[in-house]
Amino acid sequence: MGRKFFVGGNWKCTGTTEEVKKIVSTLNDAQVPSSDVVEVVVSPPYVFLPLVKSSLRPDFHVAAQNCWVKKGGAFTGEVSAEMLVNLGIPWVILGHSERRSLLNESNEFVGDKVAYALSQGLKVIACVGETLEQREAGSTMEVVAAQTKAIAARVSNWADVVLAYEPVWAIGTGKVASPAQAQEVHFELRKWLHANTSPEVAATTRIIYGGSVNGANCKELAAKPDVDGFLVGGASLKPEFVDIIKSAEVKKSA
Ligand SMILES: O=C[C@H](O)COP(=O)(O)O
Repeated sequence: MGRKFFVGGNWKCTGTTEEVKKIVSTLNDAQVPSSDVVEVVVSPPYVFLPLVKSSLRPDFHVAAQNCWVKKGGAFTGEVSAEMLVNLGIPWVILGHSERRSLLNESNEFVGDKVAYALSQGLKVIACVGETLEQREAGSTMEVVAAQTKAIAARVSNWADVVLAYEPVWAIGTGKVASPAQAQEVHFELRKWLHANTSPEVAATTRIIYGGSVNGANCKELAAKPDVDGFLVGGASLKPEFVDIIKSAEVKKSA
């Protein structure tokens, strides 16, 4: 079964109402491959979710950048999975390295969040990735396998999960992983899924790459067999995000 190309735009903690409206307008006007070919999901900060949800073209979808680990209640400052569902937000990004490193989210905590979000009917973009030190120490696969294991242990329906490989050293640095580096880790992750979940899950789960993807490097990355799309940060705020969406065509002609 084919894996539909997936392009996520993570706007992180940036933007004003006017800037958000401008990005939405650019996306709404863009000529891109049909939703049979590419699934596009943009992830604005929480406060802009209703605006983006109500103004974005219907063939693009919206994700939150995080959600609370369990049912909402007395958790000041948090946003629950139920609230996202109530707003009609279908996706959530969990386990982003910025949250893992800056907010000390452990593998287990991320796994618990994934479990709760899925139980409420959200679809999850689950992020894994190694630091530069870990890569240089030769422990990339050990690290991403441990992160994936904590997630996989809590996933019942893999159809609702996209796995994002985001090497920390490539995020926001302009230092993109080479297509060969990305393919190597994606291939190993798929092998891990094959051995630890099922051959079907390994064959059908989208594994997307994130880390300094832009309009100029996306096609070469997209051409790799185990790269099923992207999670884009900085470039998702710019018109070149449309070129990244169009890189889905590389798969179609492969
Ligand atoms: O979630 C997106 C990643 O953190 C990549 O960010 P970047 O494209 O700005 O490197």
